[in-house]
Amino acid sequence: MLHVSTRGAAAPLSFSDALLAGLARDGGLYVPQTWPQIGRPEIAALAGRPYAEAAKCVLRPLIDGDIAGPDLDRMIDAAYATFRHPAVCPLTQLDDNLFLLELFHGPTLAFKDVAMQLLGRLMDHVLTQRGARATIVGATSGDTGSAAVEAFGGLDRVDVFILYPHGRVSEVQRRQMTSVPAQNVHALAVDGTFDDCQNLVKALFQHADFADAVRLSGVNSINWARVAAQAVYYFTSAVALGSPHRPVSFAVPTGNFGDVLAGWVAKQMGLPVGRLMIGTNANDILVRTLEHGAYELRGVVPTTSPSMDIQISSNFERLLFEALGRDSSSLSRLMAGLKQSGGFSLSPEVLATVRSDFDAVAVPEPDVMEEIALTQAATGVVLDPHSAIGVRAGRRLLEQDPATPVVALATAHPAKFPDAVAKATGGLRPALPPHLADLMDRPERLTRVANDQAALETLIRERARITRGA
Ligand SMILES: Cc1ncc(COP(=O)(O)O)c(C=O)c1O
Ligand SMILES: N[C@@H](CCOP(=O)(O)O)C(=O)O
Repeated sequence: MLHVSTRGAAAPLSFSDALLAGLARDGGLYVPQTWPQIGRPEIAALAGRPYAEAAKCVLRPLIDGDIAGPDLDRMIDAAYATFRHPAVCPLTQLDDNLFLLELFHGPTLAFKDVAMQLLGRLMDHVLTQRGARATIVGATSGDTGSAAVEAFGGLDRVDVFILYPHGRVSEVQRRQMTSVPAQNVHALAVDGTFDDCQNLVKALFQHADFADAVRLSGVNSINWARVAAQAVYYFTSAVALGSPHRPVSFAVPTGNFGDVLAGWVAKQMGLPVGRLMIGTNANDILVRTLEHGAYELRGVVPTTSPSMDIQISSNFERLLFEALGRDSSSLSRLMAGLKQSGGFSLSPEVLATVRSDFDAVAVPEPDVMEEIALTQAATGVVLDPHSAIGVRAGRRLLEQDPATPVVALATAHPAKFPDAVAKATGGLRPALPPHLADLMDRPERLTRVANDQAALETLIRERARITRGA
């Protein structure tokens, strides 16, 4: 199966090529040419199976033989053996018809590990087969960076440059990126917001000479493989609640729109998904878009859920591509409008298509604090602020439809955001798991950089082993 760019001007690529490419040459995002289907009997047969087996079932049709079956199976087994929970992504009940999908049992305590542990192995495998090297550049508001550093640190075939907004991630998140001894890891603190970091990354991809010279690759959810791997836990959690015999809805704390898009992908592949509820913090561009059809950038507001302090929700482009009937010219016009004037408007038809699958709600800070406290008092479960937004959004979904079970995605471990949790609970400070217990004592290594593409390119050329011939 080939993968096409949403902007229509880049050559279609195989899964492995799209994996290495990250962003398409025309600035678009890759999606499969068609959505492979997983039949109801196959979905039903996932009940009670280990997570890794479900991952094989969901990912095989997406990868479509482009990576040999035994190799893929081995990498999937190894990726999910790194998780501390035997179920990998366990589901617990919080309330009537409200369930919590815990996605933070991987090495860096956030949902990013679910895809990144596999991505690291897949990229290393493909690069080894081709005798090639790559320079990975990623933008992070805290969690993608730590997951990437963990998955790619120490690998011989890649150098990893992670751009994070200086002073806008939690201390635990920062230290997870800056305290890694591996010499192929470079943590870059950018003077700007996450959106500035993401714009820099996209600009690097579009500078063809630079991208070719360093063999640029990306591990943000602009990389299709990230979204594909995240689709798996929608299947496992829905099946645990009786799918495919009844629909299940999902409430997803949302920033870059990768995670909730993975739920929509699961639906395209045949999973009976009810509603997909987008939960945002005060950075509510998606809520405003679903209300009025106008996608309009505003300044980023800092919140207690810093990983979602994002305005440009990159993966919304993949949804719009589909909602526009895969018309890449219309999509490119919208994206040009975003670049030139900071926004675009959706036609009533496109907006109706988006609304046919998605709802959206912004959760203000006091409600985030209240949800952490309420959930802890009622169930003993301690939520981090991102997960609290998911749970609050899930409660909203249940007000609309109490009969359909709702899975709220818990995207980070509360110990990543101890200050916010302590504030909400009156002093409770969740402990880091043993493998990170000394995190606060580890030496840090980072470089401050300006929000300046040319300076960034110079730095990467100087440090990447690919350009130094090492
Ligand atoms: C903890 C946490 N929750 C939620 C999100 C939002 O996910 P997405 O960007 O895929 O919408 C992020 C960042 O991506 C995150 O790190
Ligand atoms: N919240 C993310 C932002 C990047 O999102 P991604 O899923 O596109 O990598 C983070 O924590 O870095």
